[in-house]
Amino acid sequence: MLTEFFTTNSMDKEARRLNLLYKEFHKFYVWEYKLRTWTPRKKWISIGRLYTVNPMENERYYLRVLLNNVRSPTSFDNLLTVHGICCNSFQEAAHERGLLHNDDDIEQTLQEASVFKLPVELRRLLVTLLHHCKPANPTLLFNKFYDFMAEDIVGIKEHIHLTNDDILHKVLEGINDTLESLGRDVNEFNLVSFKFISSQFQRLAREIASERNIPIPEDHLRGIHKLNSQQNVAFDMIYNAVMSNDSGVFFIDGPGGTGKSFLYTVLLAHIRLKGYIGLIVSLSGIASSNFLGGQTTHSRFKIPIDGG
Ligand SMILES: Nc1ncnc2c1ncn2[C@@H]1O[C@H](COP(=O)(O)OP(=O)(O)OP(=O)(O)O)[C@@H](O)[C@H]1O
Repeated sequence: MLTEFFTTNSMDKEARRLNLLYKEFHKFYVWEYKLRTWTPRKKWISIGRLYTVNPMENERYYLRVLLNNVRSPTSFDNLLTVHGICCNSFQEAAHERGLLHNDDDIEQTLQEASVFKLPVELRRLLVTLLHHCKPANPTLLFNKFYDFMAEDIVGIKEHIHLTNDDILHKVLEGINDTLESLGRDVNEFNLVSFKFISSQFQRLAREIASERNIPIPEDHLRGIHKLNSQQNVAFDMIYNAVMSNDSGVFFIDGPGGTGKSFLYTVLLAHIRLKGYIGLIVSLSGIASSNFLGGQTTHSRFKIPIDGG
């Protein structure tokens, strides 16, 4: 539908004259499902709307911003082109068109922090701001405060032979580490013009270390003595399958408040005690936050959020 909207804008004189936004197009044109094309509307009134997109979806979000503001676009490249220059991303194009708020508050926060915060703290602060405040131009912020964020890496004696590229990589690595703990990735923010690749081995080692560092509370371990007979049956079955390296799928069901979460907590503690990694995922953030190390399925497995 969208690409046909572009085509109609470039081929159809009337569409060009009307000079419409995508959301207004429905008023004047009808989508012909069979022909997969737009034809001029002859009757009825229709109101169009664009799917809501969460800012966390990045490029999809900025594409929506552009479609809501740019009239009669003829292609994706046309949307990306501002003052004759083709931008690298929809975010950059939206920014160049002045459609995003500016980052004055965020910049001021970083400015103040750069005076008294350690570089590592500044890197973490940038992550917090990237994750929660969705700055309009992260690249600009990164470049502006890069020297402060890199100070500790530049200053360490054993790093004396590091090239500028090595230092940049280390700064990005530090930012990416923190972002990963929030289920994000440094490449989402286009801080640099290339794709940052963290070494697979380091990433794996970090993920394993962070799982192994999840505390195992005493009372979770002691819970094994409290399990009722049905919980005990489930515990033995699952625990033995894990210990004997057998694969298996287990489904635990029961009315609310009958001890399913209690069982998971005890199981998880005993499996982690043996040095195994137990990943807890759920579809909702609230459910996953009931367990130590719990994450949403989307965040853990980097599943894209499909709003379509
Ligand atoms: N064997 C047990 N010994 C002591 N307390 C238990 C036991 N099993 C469950 N509980 C307690 O009962 C309450 C309800 O248990 P839990 O939250 O595990 O139920 P649930 O089946 O997961 O509920 P829901 O489906 O509503 O999430 C909790 O306070 C839990 O600590």
